[in-house]
Amino acid sequence: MKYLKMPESDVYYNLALEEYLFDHYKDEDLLLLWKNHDSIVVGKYQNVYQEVNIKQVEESGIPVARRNTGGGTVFHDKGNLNYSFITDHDPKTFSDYEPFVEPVIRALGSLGVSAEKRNKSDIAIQGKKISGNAQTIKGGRILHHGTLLFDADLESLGDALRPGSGVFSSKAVESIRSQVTNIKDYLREATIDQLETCLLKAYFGDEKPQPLALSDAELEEVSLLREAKYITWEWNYGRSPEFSFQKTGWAGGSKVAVELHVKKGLIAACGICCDEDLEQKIDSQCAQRLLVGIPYSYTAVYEFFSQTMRRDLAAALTDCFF
Ligand SMILES: Nc1ncnc2c1ncn2[C@@H]1O[C@H](COP(=O)(O)OC(=O)CCCC[C@@H]2CCSS2)[C@@H](O)[C@H]1O
Repeated sequence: MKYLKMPESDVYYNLALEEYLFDHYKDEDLLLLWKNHDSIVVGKYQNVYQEVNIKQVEESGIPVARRNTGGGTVFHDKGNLNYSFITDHDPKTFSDYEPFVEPVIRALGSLGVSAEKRNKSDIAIQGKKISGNAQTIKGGRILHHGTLLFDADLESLGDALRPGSGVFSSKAVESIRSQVTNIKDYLREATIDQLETCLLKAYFGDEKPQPLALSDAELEEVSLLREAKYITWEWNYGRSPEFSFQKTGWAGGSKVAVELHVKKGLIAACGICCDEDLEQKIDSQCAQRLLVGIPYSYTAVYEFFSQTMRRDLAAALTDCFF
């Protein structure tokens, strides 16, 4: 049994490292502990557009990353500790979260915090969620990972998980939104480092945890995986299951109704309906045609409209698309 405190804070790198270890370390049980800079992590089968506030994440530059496990969307920052268990998978315990969640609850208990497992995959304190968990199984091995909200900035990151007001229709997995809280609020005094130490103790018991060291060649492979998969728009946005979107909004004093069909993150069909005044300024027939094929991104749609109209009108119209 070995452990690794992942040294980087880049969400794309850390997801690549986790996948690399899951795929290549077949004979060892591993515990990884890791934190990311502000970021949003969506589940493998989710529609990112349905889960995050696209305008906000594009404007603020918060990275959005798709992971390799199912489940919903969570936010990460330096106050959120992630753990990953990589071990053999016992087919009798398919989708059993208990053996992985139990040491985490014990670690919290050793700090004096009483937490409990809730539903299939959450850990909560007094009914408020502090941890979300997800799993994937491959070749007789299991990767189980989870979050721990220690002292995360719940408010500002929570905003990024509130999409605009349009109506989506898709087969994507939807997040189960919960009230969240920080573990720190239930402690008189403790740091996130102490929480890490308690987790190692709960998992390894009296056995001395052995640190895992990766070679330069392995680290190079991780960087390549980050570039080839985790950082790409095709993986993070383009993997969203196809969906339809409808929204009614206002631009230049006119009511606008937008209908979109999006496939692989690209606009595949577009309908814009507005009254005569606005129609003269935007030529909706032409816009509908030209928008097909462009990435469904706030920046791309805004740039499209701002080529032919005033910036404030372009911004208002773009708002009707998200
Ligand atoms: N960091 C964090 N921890 C716990 N709960 C969170 C967090 N961020 C948001 N939320 C709440 O969970 C729901 C989504 O819950 P839902 O149950 O839909 O999804 C999950 O929990 C997925 C957990 C994935 C864990 C991985 C481990 C390493 S990489 S990410 C969201 O709407 C918020 O209400």
